[in-house]
Amino acid sequence: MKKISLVGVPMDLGQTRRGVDMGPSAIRYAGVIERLEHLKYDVEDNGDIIIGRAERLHNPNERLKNLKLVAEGNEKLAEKVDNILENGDFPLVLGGDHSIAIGTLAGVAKHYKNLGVIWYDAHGDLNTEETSPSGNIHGTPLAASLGFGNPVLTNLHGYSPKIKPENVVVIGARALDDGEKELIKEQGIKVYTMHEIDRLGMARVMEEAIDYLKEKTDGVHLSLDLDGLDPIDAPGVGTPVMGGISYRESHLAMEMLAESELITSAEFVEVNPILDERNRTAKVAVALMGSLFGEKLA
Ligand SMILES: NC(=[NH2+])NCCC[C@H](N)C(=O)O
Ligand SMILES: [Mn+2]
Ligand SMILES: [Mn+2]
Repeated sequence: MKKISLVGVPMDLGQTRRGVDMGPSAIRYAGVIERLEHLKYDVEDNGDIIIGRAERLHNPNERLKNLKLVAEGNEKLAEKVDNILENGDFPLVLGGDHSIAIGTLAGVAKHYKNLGVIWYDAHGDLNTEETSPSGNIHGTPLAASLGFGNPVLTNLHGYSPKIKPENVVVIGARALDDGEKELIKEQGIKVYTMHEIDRLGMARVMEEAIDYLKEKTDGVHLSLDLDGLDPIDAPGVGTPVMGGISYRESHLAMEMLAESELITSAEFVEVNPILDERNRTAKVAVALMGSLFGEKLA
């Protein structure tokens, strides 16, 4: 069995609500290592990537907030993830805000010809410097990885694009900006919004997503934003959106991914313990990791 190699990324500069930098600690405190070891995995904790501190958060003349520090942190993350795969281990990244997916994917995608991505999220994170309504980089990582946006982000780790639009599946979307909807149409990105999840059910959605990616990819990265879940089940997130995926549906999704044996790297992001209720969202993240790595109910 592969070794799982954990990396924490205490990044909160990709958005404006403080506290998400404590996500990795909250997830560790919720017992991630014990949970995975119980499943007989060898787990290595690499500690946290060092993220620079802004003297003054965000210069008002910059369209993308904290661009330099976000890019620097992501470059370090990309190198780390790259090394983990070089060693033949499974990278499991703990966020931190979703801007860190730029670094994770930069480190992962080098190792595959056709990396697939499952983007489990209330949002598309498909904004660019031009379309972003907020200037928050955590709303841009999927676009950046596809090669759209500021070159400092798209060229991270020395190459672009990291992934192809036909290898991406977005699951759980319910708050897409106009510019994101345009990019989805233009690039033909497969999106299961809450409408499709309600209509088809999670089992069918996951069957379709797995079949879609199985044919054409040689590895699949799971980028799971806890705000993909309903805020009732995962309240500790900075940009909650009502009407999300339930706790049970999320377990089913993870169990089906485990069965498919498709996932080759993963990240769990946007856990903000300051906004949480008794670390519940971190506990949900750890429970979902249990299912993703093969935990069975009986
Ligand atoms: N990873 C996230 N939680 N992203 C939220 C993005 C929200 C909004 N679409 C923006 O670009 O500002
Ligand atoms: Mn989100
Ligand atoms: Mn996100």
